[in-house]
Amino acid sequence: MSMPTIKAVRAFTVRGGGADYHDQAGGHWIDDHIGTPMGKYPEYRQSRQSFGINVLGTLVVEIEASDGTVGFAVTTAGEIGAFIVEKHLSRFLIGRQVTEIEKIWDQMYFATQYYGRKGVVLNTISGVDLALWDLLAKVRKEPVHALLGGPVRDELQFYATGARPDLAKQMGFIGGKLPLHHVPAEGEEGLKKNIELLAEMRSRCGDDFWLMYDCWMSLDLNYATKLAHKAHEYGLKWIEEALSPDDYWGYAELRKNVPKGMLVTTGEHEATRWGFKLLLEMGCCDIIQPDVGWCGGVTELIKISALADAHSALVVPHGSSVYSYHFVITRQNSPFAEFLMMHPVPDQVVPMFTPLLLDEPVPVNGRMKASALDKPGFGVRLNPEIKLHRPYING
Ligand SMILES: C[C@H](O)[C@H](O)CC(=O)C(=O)O
Ligand SMILES: [Mg+2]
Repeated sequence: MSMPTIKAVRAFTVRGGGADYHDQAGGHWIDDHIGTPMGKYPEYRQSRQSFGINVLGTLVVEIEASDGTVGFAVTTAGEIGAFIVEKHLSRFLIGRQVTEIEKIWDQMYFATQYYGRKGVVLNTISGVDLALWDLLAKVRKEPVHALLGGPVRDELQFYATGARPDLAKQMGFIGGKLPLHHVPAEGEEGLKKNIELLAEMRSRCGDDFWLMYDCWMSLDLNYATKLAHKAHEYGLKWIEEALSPDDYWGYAELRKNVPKGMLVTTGEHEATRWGFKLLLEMGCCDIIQPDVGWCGGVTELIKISALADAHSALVVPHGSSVYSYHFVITRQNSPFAEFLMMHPVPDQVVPMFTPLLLDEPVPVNGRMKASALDKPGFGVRLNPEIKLHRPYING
C-alpha cells in the first residue's frame, strides 16, 4: 500500500494558555505562591511567572501530507522550538512517508544530541512526534489509541491537580493533588502551613479520598523526609517531584525514608528511555510521570512504559490532555490519569489546553469513556480564533 509523503512542516507559537499551561493571566491558582527551586529567593516566591515559568509559550507543529491530510500537535517550546523545527528537524520529515515515525525520531534525537538530550529540544521533538502520530492516524482514519494496540479498559479514571481537592471530590475525581506552597527557606513556619493545608483538605475530603502533594522540585532530602512523615498522619498518598530531577541519589534515599505505604513519584521533567532508565534502575520512585509532550512523544513513551512495566512501576503521565489519554487507555500499567484543573479557582472542569484546542474531551464525574477518544488522530482541532505566529520558515 503506498503511503502519502510529507509535503510541508510548519511551526507556530501562541501565547496565553494552551500547551504552556503556566502561561495564564493573573489571579490563577497555578501562580499563587507555589513552592519552586527558586523559592530560596524571597523575590521569586510569590509568583512563578516572576522567574519566567511562562517564557517559552506554546509551540504548534503542523505536518501536511501529499494527500492534503494535516496532522498537528502542541507542546511547551515556543519560539525556540519553532526555530528547531523549521531550521533543523524539518529536513528529516520533508519527502518521507508518513509511516516513517521510528526512523524520523531516531534522526531527530541523534542529530540534536550535541545540544539536546533533554529540556526544550526534547519538548520540540515530542511536538513533532505527536504531530506525526496525529497525521498517520488521520491518514488511516483511526484514533491514535488504535495504532497503539487499542483500549485495555472502557473508560479512564482521573485524579485532579489543583488548589481545591475538596471541590474535585464533589466533581467525581478519585483524588486531588495539591501544589505545595512553602519551601525549606520558609522554615518551620512554612512546614507548619504545608501540613495545616493538608489537614484542612483531609477534614474536608474525608478519609477515603486520595490526597497528594506536588512539590515541583522545591525541597531537599531532609525537608522532604520530614514533610512525608508529618503528612503521613493525614494520609498523604504520594509525595511528587520533591527533589531536583538531577538528584537520582536523593530520590533513591527518599524512597527508603518515607513511611511505609506512601508512594514517591517523579519524572515530569525527565526525558527519554535513558533518563527513565536511571530513575527505574536506581529505585527512585513507585510511579513515573512522563509528560508525553516533553519526554520524547508517543514513540519514546512506548519504550519508557515498557521499561517501567519490567520494573513493576506504574506510568501515570503528567497532564498533556489527549496526548496522554490516547496512551493511558492502551496500557495496563497506567491504571488512571491526571487531569490538570485549568480553571483559575478551580471550581469547574475546563479543557486543559483551553482555549487553543476544539473538541478536547474532559472528564465527566471524574471519568472519560474510551468512546470519547474515537475520532481520527488525537481527535482535536486548532481553534481558528486563536492567532498563530510563524516566526521562522524552513528551507
Ligand atoms: C501544580 C504544579 O506545581 C504544576 O504546575 C503542575 C504539575 O507539576 C503537575 O500537574 O504534576
Ligand atoms: Mg507535578
